Amino acid sequence: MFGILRFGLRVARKSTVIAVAAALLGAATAIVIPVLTGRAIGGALGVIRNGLDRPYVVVLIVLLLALAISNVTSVLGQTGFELADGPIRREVTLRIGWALSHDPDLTEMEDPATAALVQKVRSREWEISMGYQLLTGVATRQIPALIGTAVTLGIVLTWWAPLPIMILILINAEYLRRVITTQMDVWSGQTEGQKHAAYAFEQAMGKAAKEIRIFGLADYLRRRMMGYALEGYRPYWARRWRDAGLSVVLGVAKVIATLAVICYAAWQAATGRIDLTTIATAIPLIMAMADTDLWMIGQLQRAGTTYGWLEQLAPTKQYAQDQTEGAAKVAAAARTTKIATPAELTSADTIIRPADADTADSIETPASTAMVVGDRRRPDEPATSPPPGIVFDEVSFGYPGSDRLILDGLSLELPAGDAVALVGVNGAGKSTLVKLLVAGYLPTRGRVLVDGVDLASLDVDQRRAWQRRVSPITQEFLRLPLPAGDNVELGSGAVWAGRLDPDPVPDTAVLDDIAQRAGITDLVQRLPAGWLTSLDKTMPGGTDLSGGEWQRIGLARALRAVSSGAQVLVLDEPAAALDVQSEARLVDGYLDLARSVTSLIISHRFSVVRPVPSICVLEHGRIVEHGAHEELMDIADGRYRAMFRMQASRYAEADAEVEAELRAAEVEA
Ligand SMILES: Nc1ncnc2c1ncn2[C@@H]1O[C@H](COP(=O)(O)OP(=O)(O)OP(=O)(O)O)[C@@H](O)[C@H]1O
Repeated sequence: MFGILRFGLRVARKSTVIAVAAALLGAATAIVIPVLTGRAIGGALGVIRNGLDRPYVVVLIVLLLALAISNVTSVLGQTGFELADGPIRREVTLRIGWALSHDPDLTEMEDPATAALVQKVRSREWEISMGYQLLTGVATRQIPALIGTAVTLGIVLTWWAPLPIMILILINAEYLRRVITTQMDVWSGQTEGQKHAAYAFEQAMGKAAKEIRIFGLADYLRRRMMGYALEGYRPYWARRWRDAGLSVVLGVAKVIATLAVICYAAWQAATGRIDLTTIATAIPLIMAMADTDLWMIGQLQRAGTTYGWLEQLAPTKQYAQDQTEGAAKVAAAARTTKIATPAELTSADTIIRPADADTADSIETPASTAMVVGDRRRPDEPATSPPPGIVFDEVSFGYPGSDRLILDGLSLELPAGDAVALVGVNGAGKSTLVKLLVAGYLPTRGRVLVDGVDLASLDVDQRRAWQRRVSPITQEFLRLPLPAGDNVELGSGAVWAGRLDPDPVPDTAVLDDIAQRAGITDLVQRLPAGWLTSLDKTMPGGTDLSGGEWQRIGLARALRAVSSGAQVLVLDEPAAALDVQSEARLVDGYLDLARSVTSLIISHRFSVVRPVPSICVLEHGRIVEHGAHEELMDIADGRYRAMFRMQASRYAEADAEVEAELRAAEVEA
């Protein structure tokens, strides 16, 4: 709980101070008001008999002031919370985002424990903001007020008078804490049934929605969702019935305790043991206590737990340090490079265009002056250096939590500035090799060397810098629900139009050049608002693309990355969704592009890999063959030859069938 308070003080110090101060002042008025009310009532008889005197007027004025302050503190507390709520929510979201993206290593991301932690925090992140509100607004006011009221009642009436009500308040608080914990789990979709129901909903409404309707599965999924939802809520309803019964019992017990204390006070007054002022003070104190309900304890506890998870996922210290260092780096980069800040990146003349490539050498960046190992450049050295040579040296790798080696003593060289193609059957480990190349994983044994430097020797920042030098188009390429321009420009590490501040429409010169080279000029021209068209059908004026069109946008993004400095191009199954014409253009364009970068192309389509001068075959975790197409075809019992022939024979058979049909048609005619 105090973690949330510290968090609030860090993120929204002024608002938190205002909210807490207002709550404490409000708590003080909650004690002062019954005391002054007692005085006012007790002194009323004297005023009737002797007229108004100065002390009585002071009591009345202070009472009125206390009432006014009580109201003002409520408004102030609410204002403090409203002001803090935005920064708190934003910070929670940013911290989750940071936790998911700051580490260049993929190991933790794929760790089931981390995945479960992320899921837990995301499903309950709203509780942190709610917990902050309850802590600064409700608990900080009610708990001191309750303690103060109880102590005052003990002093005014008798020491044990507050005890029966206090005990019942505490029992009720503990009971509500348990109820809230279990009920909120159900509300926030934590039961198995609800997870299944949510999954069924996602299937019916999400990416596969069209397919589901075409296959007539919508009704099945609707019934499945209803069934699971009912099953998910059943324990909640059952609990509510049970809890409702217990709530009545505890409520009645509190009423009886309150009445008992009031009767005791009345009896004391009736027998002349206490005067009018005392009873008039005691009754409002008793009523104030009876009116107090510490229902918020359970929610505060839950919020504290959720905050603890967030802290585990994204520790404050590490996060704050990373933010400070990140900001310093951006500022340093802004001082020394033309291509530094996101704001500047949106301006076309500050982006290194292909035509600027010659002058790019003269651009000084902080990294280029620093990271040199001997006479070799380090992998994290920026764009201005020549493309690197990459060597997989006896690399073995198995995924965390599995004994199976996907790569087993693999050796492979991607010579600097050359293109290499990789083929292999499904599951051979081609995509895994890419993950090692970008240092998303480190080898279990062996080394991945970039210009002779082991990727395992890089620190986190250097690994990030290396990843920025690689432009990968993976099988699950990005389909960003952003303007088409951003989908391409993000290859340069910058956003184009999707900035938060209202920009004038950016210059399209760089993008048009990329579009022409990527062969997507027609595609962009067909979009209703050109580069500004949102590639998301749910947005106003938005549209969706076909699988192949998305893939071509992805390839343009890779091209953009290369034009802005990436020197390693990795295309993993780039032609899977392309038509024949686009595939041919890809192959030509790739070979052209591959002259300026180190590249690796992975494809099951032999028409794509065939023109690449160096082709490697991956099998059983190793490279079993390599050479040019003709060389590999000369190996009598070679794997490449066998796979190539199998694929080619399908086309040959199809060709023969078509020819036979044409002949038959001619004969008939
Ligand atoms: N994150 C992961 N955790 C555990 N095993 C994985 C993971 N990703 C992939 N694998 C396993 O590693 C093996 C190699 O997968 P990989 O994706 O590298 O194959 P691939 O050669 O790219 O296959 P394809 O041609 O089908 O794309 C597969 O058997 C797969 O099940």
